[in-house]
Amino acid sequence: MQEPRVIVALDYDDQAQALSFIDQLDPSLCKLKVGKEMFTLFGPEFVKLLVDKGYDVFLDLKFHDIPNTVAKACKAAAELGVWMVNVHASGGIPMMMAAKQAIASSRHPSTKLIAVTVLTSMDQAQLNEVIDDVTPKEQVLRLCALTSKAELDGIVCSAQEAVALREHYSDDFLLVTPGIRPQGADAGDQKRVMTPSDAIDHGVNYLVMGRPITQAQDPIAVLKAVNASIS
Ligand SMILES: O=C(O)c1cc(=O)[nH]c(=O)n1[C@@H]1O[C@H](COP(=O)(O)O)[C@@H](O)[C@H]1O
Repeated sequence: MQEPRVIVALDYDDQAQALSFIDQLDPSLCKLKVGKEMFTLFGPEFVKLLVDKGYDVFLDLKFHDIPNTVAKACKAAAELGVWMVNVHASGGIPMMMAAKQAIASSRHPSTKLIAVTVLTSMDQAQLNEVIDDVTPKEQVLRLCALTSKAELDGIVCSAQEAVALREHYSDDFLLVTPGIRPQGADAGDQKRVMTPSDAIDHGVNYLVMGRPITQAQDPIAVLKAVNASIS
């Protein structure tokens, strides 16, 4: 069976609601992402519960701090048995290298480490409030080059940058893309969006999808429809 390419962002504020969604799933349908909200509310025990249920878990805490702090945080995250963790690429090469080494020295060295480039909620205007005279694509390429130098497993970016990235990086360098919206779905706060099938056609490895699935009337039906559209 094909590995699931959809990572469902479990951004629930109620653990029982999250678990009732998960009870209708199995690990062949999707991977699961635990982000800042659920981790802050329910902690490592919730992450371990999902790992014990057999899911590949992406622990999305987007660490960004001095190298020593990020390294220790990444080691602690890896030791929860998660499939993937992330840091901000703008923390720089020494921070990313320290994180990579810390995971390698952990009890779960296979945990993948990726770096966030430019958040998918940022458009050109918002990015230029932070940094002058650069397009999202140029900034993603720049931060991706740092990530690649630090020999991480891949990046978080929008699917809109995937074609440009694939000119430089082979398919085993992971492109993980939030901001995925089925045709006609509400973009919410996401700015650089794309449909699931276009994202896969553009060379993305994994699609992160939250609200279009979790807030649908029938989340499982939406997930299965997305899987069918990219199979
Ligand atoms: O690292 C992430 O997962 C992330 C990076 C990024 O640039 N944009 C982004 O939306 N995310 C996360 O991806 C998920 C997207 O959720 P929806 O917008 O509801 O599909 C959220 O959990 C975000 O925290």
